[in-house]
Amino acid sequence: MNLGTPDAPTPAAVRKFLKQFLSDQRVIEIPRLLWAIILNLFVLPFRPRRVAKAYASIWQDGDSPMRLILQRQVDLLQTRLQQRYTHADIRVLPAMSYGTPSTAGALDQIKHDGIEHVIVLPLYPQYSATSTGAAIDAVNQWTSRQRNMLSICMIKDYYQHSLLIKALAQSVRDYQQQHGQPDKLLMSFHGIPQPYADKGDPYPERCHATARLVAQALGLQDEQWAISFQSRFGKQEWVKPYTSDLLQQWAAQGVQHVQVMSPAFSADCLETLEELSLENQHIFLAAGGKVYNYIPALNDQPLHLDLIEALTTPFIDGFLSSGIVAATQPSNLA
Ligand SMILES: C=CC1=C(C)c2cc3[nH]c(cc4nc(cc5[nH]c(cc1n2)c(C)c5CCC(=O)O)C(CCC(=O)O)=C4C)c(C)c3C=C
Ligand SMILES: [Fe+2]
Ligand SMILES: [Fe+2]
Repeated sequence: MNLGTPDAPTPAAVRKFLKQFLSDQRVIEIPRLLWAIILNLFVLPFRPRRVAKAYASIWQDGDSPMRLILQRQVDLLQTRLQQRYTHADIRVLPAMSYGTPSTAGALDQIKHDGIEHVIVLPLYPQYSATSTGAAIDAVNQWTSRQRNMLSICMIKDYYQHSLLIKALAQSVRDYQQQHGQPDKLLMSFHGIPQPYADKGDPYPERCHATARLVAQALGLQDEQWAISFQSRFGKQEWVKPYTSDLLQQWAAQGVQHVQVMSPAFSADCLETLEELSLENQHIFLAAGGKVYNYIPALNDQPLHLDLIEALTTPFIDGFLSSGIVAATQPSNLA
């Protein structure tokens, strides 16, 4: 599962997506009636036009990068699992918390196909109630409407998994082989509002843990890297430091070459391809920086698929070895 994305880079499609996304109380905690007024009077009439332009600038092959990448991740995992489990029929399906392919649609399909045992993997390395929590809610909402439920196993997150750290560190090494060493490496994570963290959302701590482990794996000194948070939305304070502020500060201090990566995203999307690659590049260069590089998300890289396979197969093995699921008989064993 991933977050979701509009069906088209048009104001109408973006409005429909934002309406669903921003109506989720996991994402926006303002009292419902007040937020309904703000959303319908001040957000939805204006934001979609601007955001649709941003989406249009990153749209690829007639689709949203996040949806294309999720489908490639699904296809590659499907191939790996087929090779690994010759005696069992394992299906991999994509689903989004908002928009299409929808979570309810995927679960309907699973049920229709007669599958009863499911593993849900939200593709967020660091749990947040606003992202992972919302994905799990979408599954539970579907379940609450079923008489004949499925047996569902949910993976909360994997922020310190050795294969995540290995894949992220290797993506930096590969990038630097081509583009050289920067003065500083910035690990920029999608932010959340500071009050959510104060109330117990563990996301910022988990981002710090991932970032420290990646820096360690790369053998970086403290002055060679930093963590920051991007994608602020609305007027309240978000988790700091803000990516845009830090880049400006660095440029003012004479930092010339930065490389930026985003270990919160398992697929490149609007927040990385537009905000992080373009908008923040502009901010850094306008403040006097010289070279700005964006290191792509793990997307469909083999080391990312190694991680995804390692996260899911112990649960598949568990279902199979417990006898809960009968393995399909191979024809030559009859
Ligand atoms: C209060 C608002 C938001 C919270 C909290 C939030 C948390 C959060 N989001 C992601 C991942 C993604 N968010 C994306 C887009 C996006 N996020 C918000 C707001 C909040 N996110 C908005 C309004 C938008 C839409 C774009 C815009 O209007 O600015 C995306 C990109 C989707 C795409 O189509 O490419 C991702 C991915 C995480 C991981 C997270 C909490 C940790
Ligand atoms: Fe977001
Ligand atoms: Fe953004």
